Amino acid sequence: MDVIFGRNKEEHPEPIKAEVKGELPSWLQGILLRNGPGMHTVGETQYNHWFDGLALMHSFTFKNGEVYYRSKYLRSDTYNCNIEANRIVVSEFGTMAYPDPCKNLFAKAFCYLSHTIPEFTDNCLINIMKTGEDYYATSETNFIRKINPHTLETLEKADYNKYVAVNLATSHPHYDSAGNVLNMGTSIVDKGKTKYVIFKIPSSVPEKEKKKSYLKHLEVLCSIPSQSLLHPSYYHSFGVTENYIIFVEQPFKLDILKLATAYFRGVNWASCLSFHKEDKTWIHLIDKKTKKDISTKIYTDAMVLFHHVNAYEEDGHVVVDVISYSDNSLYQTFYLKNLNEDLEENTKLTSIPACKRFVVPLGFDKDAEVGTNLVKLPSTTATALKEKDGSIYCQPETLCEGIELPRINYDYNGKKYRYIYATEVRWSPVPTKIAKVDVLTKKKLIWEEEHCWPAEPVFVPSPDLKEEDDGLILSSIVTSDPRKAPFLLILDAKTFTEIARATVDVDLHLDLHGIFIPEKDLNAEHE
Ligand SMILES: CC1=C(/C=C/C(C)=C/C=C/C(C)=C/C=O)C(C)(C)CCC1
Ligand SMILES: [Fe+2]
Repeated sequence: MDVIFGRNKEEHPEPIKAEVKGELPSWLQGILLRNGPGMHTVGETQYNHWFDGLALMHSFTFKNGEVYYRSKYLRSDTYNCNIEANRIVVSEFGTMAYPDPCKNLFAKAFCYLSHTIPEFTDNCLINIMKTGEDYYATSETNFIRKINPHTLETLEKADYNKYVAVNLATSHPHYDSAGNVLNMGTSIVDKGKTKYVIFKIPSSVPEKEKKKSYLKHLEVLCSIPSQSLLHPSYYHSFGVTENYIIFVEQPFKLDILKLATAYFRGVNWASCLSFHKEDKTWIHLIDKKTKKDISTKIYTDAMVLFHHVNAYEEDGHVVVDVISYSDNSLYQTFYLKNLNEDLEENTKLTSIPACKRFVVPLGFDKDAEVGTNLVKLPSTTATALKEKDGSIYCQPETLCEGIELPRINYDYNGKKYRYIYATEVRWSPVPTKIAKVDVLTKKKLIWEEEHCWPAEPVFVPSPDLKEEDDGLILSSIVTSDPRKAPFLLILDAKTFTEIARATVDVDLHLDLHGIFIPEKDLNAEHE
């Protein structure tokens, strides 16, 4: 399994023409741009965790029925420092590194004594974000890095913290129909407070400002105080509906004192995260108009959640679909020592991901008796019980089990929807199938092939979209059999039948997330 997880991948910055089998629809023009870890050792040193790997971006460009592949390492300060020192000198999620004192660009790391919050890495390996005409590689720290989506070249480094007081931010922003970005970040012990901040980056700025960063126009929408100053929740994504922003404050928390002292203690950042299974999970609904949390306290049992699937409003309720776990074994599984040796044995998740639907009633009868189920939607078995103190206790409906890396037709984001596209995983974190889940009938369509490990499936709507699933699914497929070349799989989203595959003779890396950029959104100047 070393082949798939732990081995360094070569970059291919020049386009490589893929061999296309099948016929690509003529409307499929644009770039599938994805991100993920590609380098796991530098010189003699090794990262401990798969999420530590240096960001390797790759892209599939669709042009007139042809497909071109490229890949390039993000030239982050982290990458440059490591390569120059020929060892890991910047700490990542699962690896604490001790810098090379002479050549370290992260000079501030030495000021940790005067800073509660250490200087974090700019190894943006998780996703790609679009702000106006700009594209950024992103992770969960305050740093994001502009890139050229055509050539994958690395451009300016940006620091969210210059525009909004956050130390962490998600790599799963939302976009409204005008393309404005909505994201969330955590402001740790700033002016004596720890809070979650929701902010917006506009999709357009005055013409004369275009050369500057859209981040300069970032606007804070609202903030939610953390329940605890030194133990804010960790979160990897959030949800939106037409009128609300959904933030799940889970008992999977960051310990700020541990974080501040991790460097001295010689432990990694990951060890500063812990799951408090005796605590509750709070569901916050922030009204976009009033910019405030709704007054009712809503909670559910302890859980760990990384990915929101979608959320929407229906007949006075907010429906929130997420992929959740009953513990934090997922992050534990991705230590390379577990992934490289006896994969099957070491990577058994102690809880499998389940797609859960929570339903929160909005305008319910305040005089309802304690214990009443306030959910009045006939389509769900999810309940919301009124408690003595006026709070609401939600119990979810399980929509399906064993899926991760969910995607939807994004035109349905925040709206009532029917289909989830995801990878299928069971007791191991390695996806072997792609699934389409119909949340209405709970029926599943599956794509699978021997020795194939699919990446997050991306939905691309067809230009004459009439139904939610009129479109294509793109998923890059890594193969575990060295005799079988990797490929980009193109499925008909409706039937899940193969339309085409574009095979590339490269050592493709297993990635995390990405976006499809339709040709109309690509600025030809950058080419
Ligand atoms: C470096 C660093 C972090 C990195 C987290 C990462 C890299 C998370 C990746 C998550 C993924 C890929 C989840 C997939 O479901 C923290 C803990 C935010 C805070 C401390 C510094
Ligand atoms: Fe993610």
